[in-house]
Amino acid sequence: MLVNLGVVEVDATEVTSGSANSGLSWSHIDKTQLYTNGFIFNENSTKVLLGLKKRGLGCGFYNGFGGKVNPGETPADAALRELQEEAGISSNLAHAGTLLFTSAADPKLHHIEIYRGDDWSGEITESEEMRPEWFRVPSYARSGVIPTSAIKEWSDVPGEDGLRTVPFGQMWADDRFWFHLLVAKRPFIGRVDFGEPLVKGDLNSAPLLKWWFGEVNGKGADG
Ligand SMILES: CNc1ncnc2c1ncn2[C@@H]1O[C@H](COP(=O)(O)OP(=O)(O)OP(=O)(O)O)[C@@H](O)[C@H]1O
Repeated sequence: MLVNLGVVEVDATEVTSGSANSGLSWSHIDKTQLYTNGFIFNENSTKVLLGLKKRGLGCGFYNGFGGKVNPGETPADAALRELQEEAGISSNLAHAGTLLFTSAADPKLHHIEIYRGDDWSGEITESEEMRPEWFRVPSYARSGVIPTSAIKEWSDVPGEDGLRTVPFGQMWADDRFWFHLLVAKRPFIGRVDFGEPLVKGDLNSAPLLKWWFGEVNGKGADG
């Protein structure tokens, strides 16, 4: 099946989720900014390292470690650099997926190459931009799109292992559509269009207007 994401056409082997508002068309794009986002897991993917973003885009959200790709850098280089800068560690990162998003507040296309690592070296360290924390990957994050009920019932209290579960209610609204694919190492691509922020100037308050995520053949942009 061929899926048109407004900027690229994707040959999807399986549609794991569909458009929320099929009547809307994708918003117009005139510029693109390339980003990376890197997630570190433990050996069995039962734990994931996230960071609380302390400034800039997505401030107050938990996320992987990443940022803009500099001129002359490959996304893979940038992913390693950002992981070092923001969490103080290195890892054997592998490409995991591609996320395209736009927002009415900032109409350029944010093109994010997503990586995952199953190991790390160095000491996990808080930076000016991110406060790292290990979270437990709940069983529902292995089986499919994260249910809204799980987000509502999320508890701030750490379990017996001393960890809190992944806080999807404090992450970008689209993360719940693709996180299970990241956990399962199933390559994916998707697009999300956010609307006008409910709080003026605060991108984090923007509603999710239209989205699509699917698995892809092959290994994605770097593969
Ligand atoms: C909409 N859904 C989303 N879901 C998951 N992650 C998202 C995201 N939207 C943006 N992101 C990530 O947010 C970071 C911003 O990076 P950002 O701070 O702007 O870049 P950089 O570190 O270069 O900043 P400075 O220019 O140094 O301030 C970067 O990791 C990027 O991948």
